[in-house]
Formats: sequence, structure tokens, C-alpha cells
Amino acid sequence: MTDRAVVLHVEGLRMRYGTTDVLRDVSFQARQGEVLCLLGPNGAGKTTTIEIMEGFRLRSAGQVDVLGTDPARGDEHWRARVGIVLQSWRDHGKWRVRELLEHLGSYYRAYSTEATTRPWDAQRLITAVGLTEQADKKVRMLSGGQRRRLDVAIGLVGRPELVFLDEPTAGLDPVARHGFHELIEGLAEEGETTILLTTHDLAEAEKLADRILVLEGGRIIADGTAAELARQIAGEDEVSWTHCGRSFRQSTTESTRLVFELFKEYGEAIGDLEVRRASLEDTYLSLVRQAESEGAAR
Ligand SMILES: Nc1ncnc2c1ncn2[C@@H]1O[C@H](COP(=O)(O)OP(=O)(O)OP(=O)(O)O)[C@@H](O)[C@H]1O
Repeated sequence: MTDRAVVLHVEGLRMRYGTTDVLRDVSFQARQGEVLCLLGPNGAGKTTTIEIMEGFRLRSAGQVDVLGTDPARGDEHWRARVGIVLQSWRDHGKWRVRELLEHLGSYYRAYSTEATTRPWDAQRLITAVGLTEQADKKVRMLSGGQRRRLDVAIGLVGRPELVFLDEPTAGLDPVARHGFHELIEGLAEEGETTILLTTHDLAEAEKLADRILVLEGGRIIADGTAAELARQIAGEDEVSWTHCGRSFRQSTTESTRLVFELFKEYGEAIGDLEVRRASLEDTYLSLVRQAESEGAAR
């Protein structure tokens, strides 16, 4: 992944509303094809960060580069390469699902390139987001979760190189959530689309993200894979196994090596092997609490 182009570069980003600093010093990068999850408590500044990258809000200071362009100066060609799924629903109640996607998609035709034919085929997208049965229904007849699926389809219809999704699965039932995860995993597998999403669902972040960013107190307090974050906090994994009817348990920072050594020495005589890492929830709670107590002490 490190040989891929950097498509998102944020350095020293600051945002002040009136006299309140919401983002104090936010810096991170994303490479082409990466799935990044932005986590953080309510009010941490996730939506603000995303909206600045989308070009919807003007930052107070710092450097932001999205697909080689400063979003504050992004033109229509740049916008056609960026997909956006907002938190709030913009109403198109009288339109039918397929009609709306075809209509919105038609705007992107002019932005096709040799490498990328735009837009996505509306039917393919409808199937991918699981709205086949609702394709000819008016948008106002959809349930909240079905509208959310439509939001996602609208964000993807222009076949963007980079997609921003703000809490895409909020309000989705488990089946729809699973469908959305499959959609994101499918896009990620193709390796062309970079995805940045915010969520409060830690299991979702763990499942989807190549990298997790945690925002707290206006700063990125953690940046890495779920396993890297867990090591940063917990340090050690717990490995347990049985051998000759006896149970063993050992804490280690090198669980892969320990398991390898066990099998080398005892082979198939090892049973009930389990490696337990700190869950992302354990890690997240410790990171946020630690940052909050440091913030209170400043
Ligand atoms: N237009 C605005 N004017 C003043 N303050 C604002 C404005 N928009 C957001 N804020 C404040 O900025 C802070 C960050 O808000 P933001 O919506 O970015 O947080 P968030 O991390 O997305 O939160 P949530 O998880 O609740 O969606 C909050 O304290 C919010 O009240």
C-alpha cells in the first residue's frame, strides 16, 4: 500500500468557530485504495474535518490536499472525482429511486476519462445497495434505512476516486449494514477507490478499515491498524492452549512467534489454541480517556 499515490494529505489543520477551537492540529494522509475510519466522541470534529475535505467548509488554517487539489478551490472536474455521503438527508421525495440515480448519474457522463467510464450503471448500483425492490418507488415512500442506502448510492453514482461517508450505517438494520459492508469491501478489493468514513460502530471500523484514525480534543490521537492501536495501549496479547491435558496461558507482545514456536515444538499435540487481542473497544476507550485526562490537565 505504501507504494500507492497519496490522494489525501492534511497537515496542521485548524478550525475555529467563533472563539472555540474545534480542530487544533489535525494531520494525516491516505493512499489510493485505502479504507480509513475516522472515530471520535460526539463533537470531536469528524464532520467538520470531512466537510473541509469536501470543500463545504473553509478551514481557519493548515494545508489540505485532496486528489492534488485544495478543496477550497476545487472545480467541477475535481468534484466529479469525489463522492460524498452526508449525515443528513437531502430530500428528493417525489423522484423514483432509479430515475433519481439515472438523473444524477447523467451529470457525470461528461467527466468520463479513458480509464474511468462515468457514471455507474444505475441498475448495478441499485442491486449493490440492496434497493432492487424499491427501484421504482418514490423516495418519500422509503424507510429511513432504505433512504440511507440511497444516500450511499448517490455518493457512489459518479464512480468517484475518493468517497467520504459520514456515518453511512447509522439507522441501518443488521442485514442492510452487512450489505453495506460487502459493498465497501467490494470497492476496496478493486483497489482503485479510497474511502474515508466516520462511524461510532467500532466493530464496523475493525471490519472495514485498513487504518483507523481517532480524533479527540481537536487532534488525531491515534493512527494505525486496529492491531497497531491495540498494541499501543494494551501492549500484550494473551495466548492460551492445551497440551497433554493441561491448560496454558501466556501474555506476549510476539503472539505470532509464540504460536510458531509452539507448533514447531509440539505440532498437532497443541489444542484449543486461542490468541486474544484487546478489542478495538478496549483500545478506543483507553485512548479517549487518556487523551481527555491529558486535555483536562492542560
Ligand atoms: N457551524 C458551526 N458553528 C459553530 N460550532 C459548530 C458548527 N458546526 C459544528 N460546530 C461545533 O463543532 C464541534 C464539532 O462538531 P462536528 O459536527 O464536527 O463533530 P462530530 O465529531 O462529527 O460529532 P458527532 O459524532 O456528534 O456527529 C461541536 O462542538 C459542534 O458543536
